[in-house]
Amino acid sequence: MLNKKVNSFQQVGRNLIIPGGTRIIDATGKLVMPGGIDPHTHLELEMMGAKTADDFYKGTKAAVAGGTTTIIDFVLPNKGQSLLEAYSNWRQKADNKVCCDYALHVGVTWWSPSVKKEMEQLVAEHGVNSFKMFMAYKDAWMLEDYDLMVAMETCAELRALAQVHAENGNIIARNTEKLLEAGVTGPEGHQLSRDEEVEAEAVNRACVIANQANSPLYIVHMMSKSAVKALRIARTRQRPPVYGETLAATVGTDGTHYKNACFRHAAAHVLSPPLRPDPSTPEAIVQALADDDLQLIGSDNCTFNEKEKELGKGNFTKIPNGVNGVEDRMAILWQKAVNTGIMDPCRFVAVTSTTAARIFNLWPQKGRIAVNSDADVVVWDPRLERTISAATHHHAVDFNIFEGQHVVGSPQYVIVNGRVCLDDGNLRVVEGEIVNNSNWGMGETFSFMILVQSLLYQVSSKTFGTRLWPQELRICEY
Ligand SMILES: C[C@@H](CNC(N)=O)C(=O)O
Ligand SMILES: [Zn+2]
Ligand SMILES: [Zn+2]
Ligand SMILES: [Zn+2]
Repeated sequence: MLNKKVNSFQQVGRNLIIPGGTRIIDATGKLVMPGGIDPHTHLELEMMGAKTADDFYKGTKAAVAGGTTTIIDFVLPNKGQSLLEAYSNWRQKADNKVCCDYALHVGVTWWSPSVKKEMEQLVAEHGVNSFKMFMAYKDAWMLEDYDLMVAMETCAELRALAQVHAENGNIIARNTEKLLEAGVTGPEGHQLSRDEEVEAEAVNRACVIANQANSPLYIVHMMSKSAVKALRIARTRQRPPVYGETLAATVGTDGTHYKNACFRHAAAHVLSPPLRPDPSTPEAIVQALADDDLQLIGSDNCTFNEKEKELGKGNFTKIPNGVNGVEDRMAILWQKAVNTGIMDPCRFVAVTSTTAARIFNLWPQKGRIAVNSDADVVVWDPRLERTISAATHHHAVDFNIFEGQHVVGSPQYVIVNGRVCLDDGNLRVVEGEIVNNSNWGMGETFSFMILVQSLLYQVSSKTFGTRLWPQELRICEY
């Protein structure tokens, strides 16, 4: 399901007939990539008594600023709530605010025959093709193994993809009781209640249940070396594929921040599963992404301002879970993976765009630059330097977990559905506007060319040829 009006490529290549009014974008020495796809966001989410700071406008504005042109958000029904009702609530929140394309996963946070019926309707009538089950958040969203298996079987029947939040919610509950009894109430208690093996155990269990249910599986926000090890073993032994997603936070920072004396700082890093204190984790996760031991990277953008995070002062279980990432996801990965030589630009495009398109049935409309695909393009400047800061980011949230990090490599132009939304670093988005920017008028044919090295790489809404590009320009596909 996508909320979109489309401008697609019809001609891509050299020596094309150039219509009048064509604008040239000089991309010499840059990389032209398919627009980023972030498969994991939570905009305008209410959880743990708080509402996220980033709504569907500010969140998608930040996404576009960072090179992401499609997000996939999560409908999260309360236990007992109709999935269809929750779905329409999310549509109402998003449809008139987004400034890029979006799709929706739906959470299965409780089970009954009516849930199964509504899953069928969501697939058949709304194009939903992925459902997330939680193995943590006991009493809030967690399913026990029996219901988890039935939900996975239903996904398999519907040919939808089962996703899991893999942590052992019962161990977390018992550890939390003991930590609070022992007087551990600060943000460090969050990580202490659920260390790596509590995640890895659930990864393994989820893979076994999916295999028994004969269902493909997608494990969201994998945060540790132990979890990656469990996934790697499962991927060798079972037929329905298992995919592993990690986050910008996981490669861009770590769990040492939970010990920071400043509550705001420490609590800002609280998400589940937590960031790991093992300082070798970020690089190991980058390596896993490069080696296809992990398949793609999202942000899990779920941002809370200081006031909301302070709900957890004196009791870490009350700290709303979530961090930022939708704006900095691509630049952080480029810095940690490509600039270090661990990952090449083609794999970068796969893990930030193309793989998500293929897994979530957006391909070939998205995740590639080709005739009839959506005109979602990033002109990436590998030499563009900036320092990340809450003072300059486009989020609504008052903290950035990558604060002060210097990155080399960022988008210079971002084209969303054929519209130049980041224009040589100037963000030109309008709340609720996806295409047909007033600058061009409704339905007006317009074109711009991306001059790439010696090649005119013409991009327009209406006239593209077959694609051809010089060797040195590496537009990478899956
Ligand atoms: C609800 C959401 C909160 N974010 C987080 N990972 O802590 C999630 O679990 O994905
Ligand atoms: Zn989760
Ligand atoms: Zn501070
Ligand atoms: Zn999430």
